[in-house]
Amino acid sequence: MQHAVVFDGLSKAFGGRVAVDRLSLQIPVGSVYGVLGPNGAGKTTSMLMASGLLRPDAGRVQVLGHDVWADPVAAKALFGVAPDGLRLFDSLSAQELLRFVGELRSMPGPVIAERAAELLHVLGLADAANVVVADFSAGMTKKIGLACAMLHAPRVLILDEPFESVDPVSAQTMRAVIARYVAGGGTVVMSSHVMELVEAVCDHVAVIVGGRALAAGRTSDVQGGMSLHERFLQLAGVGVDELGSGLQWLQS
Ligand SMILES: Nc1ncnc2c1ncn2[C@@H]1O[C@H](COP(=O)(O)OP(=O)(O)OP(=O)(O)O)[C@@H](O)[C@H]1O
Repeated sequence: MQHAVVFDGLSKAFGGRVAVDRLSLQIPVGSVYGVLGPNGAGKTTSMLMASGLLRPDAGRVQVLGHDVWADPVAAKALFGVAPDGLRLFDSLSAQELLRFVGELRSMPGPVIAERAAELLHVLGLADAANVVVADFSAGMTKKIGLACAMLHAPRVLILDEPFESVDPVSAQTMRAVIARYVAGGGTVVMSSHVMELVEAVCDHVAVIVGGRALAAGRTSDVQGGMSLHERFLQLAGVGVDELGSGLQWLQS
């Protein structure tokens, strides 16, 4: 099986504290691969390393056979990335931002204009085309981030928390856009906390805890007959039991 993205022993520590610990994942071509994990598990750190935005301490990432750090120009032409929390050039309007991103990718002006109009339309941002991105809501910002990542029709999309702050109608639209993208041969790697969406959208998942993959593979195999939510709680080892007899002072 050909892999679209391979994480090979990726590691990263911040000030001696390990965030990602020898993480290896193999993401099949044409899959929608969900990366799950509790807060602080190392999802964002992994996505940043995979997309060439944060240098790993050890390990490699390959996108369609190109090493993201050793061969960045070839690798970066093949994927689009929508990082979580990194600022866009938000003093531009949505339309200007897409033009800027397209020009960075050396795309011809008419192609940028046509794709930008179509993406803004399908993502429900057409009315905001001339609004400065700094004035966007959190959900609108997620959507313009997705549009920027898709504009050059990459073969792989790396999306960090694409559904965070996105309303259910917009989430449905984004799901349809992602499904269309995958039907056309694309591959998606995304982190998410929204278990129902991951279960509905992702054919493969990895559950990361403490920077290590505790389970990875086809979603149904990882689930092992449980809901993804139950399986996630089991692997992440978190539960209301941890409250014990604490927080007594909250009782009125
Ligand atoms: N720039 C940084 N400097 C220091 N520590 C960092 C930095 N970035 C991440 N960390 C630490 O690395 C660990 C993993 O963080 P990361 O953001 O990758 O987790 P996450 O799984 O994306 O969490 P969340 O679901 O809360 O977004 C955490 O302990 C975090 O505090």
